[in-house]
Amino acid sequence: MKTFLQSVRYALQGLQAAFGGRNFRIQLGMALLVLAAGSYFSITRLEWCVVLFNIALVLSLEVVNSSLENLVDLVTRERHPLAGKVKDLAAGAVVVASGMAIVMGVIVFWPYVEAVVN
Ligand SMILES: Nc1ncnc2c1ncn2[C@@H]1O[C@H](COP(=O)(O)OP(=O)(O)OP(=O)(O)O)[C@@H](O)[C@H]1O
Repeated sequence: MKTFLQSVRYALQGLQAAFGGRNFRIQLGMALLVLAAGSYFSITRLEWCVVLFNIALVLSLEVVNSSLENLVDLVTRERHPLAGKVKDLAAGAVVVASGMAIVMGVIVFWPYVEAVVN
């Protein structure tokens, strides 16, 4: 019987596979920069929650996006409008989450940046 720990190991293998993707690595790099900025500006606990939630959402959706890309490629290597649509829909979800993460990042960090500039 598969244990919980084995399931966690498979999930970590999935994350390792996601790390092979260029977009995931770029998003992870940006997340690390945002974490560094949060530390530098000593943002509040609530602001940390907003930042961490957005990072988790974007990275998770990128993993799901990669998963769907692999699934589509497994089902067909032929060009098919539906295959393209599935990939585009999944990529669209990442774009929506990333766009909102940027907006929320500006809302959180702008007052700190403004204080330094002024
Ligand atoms: N089998 C297919 N049939 C039709 N269109 C496809 C197919 N595969 C990919 N496409 C189109 O090409 C785009 C790019 O597909 P691809 O598999 O290269 O993903 P990608 O967005 O480049 O992924 P990544 O950069 O994350 O590896 C898709 O979003 C889709 O519009």
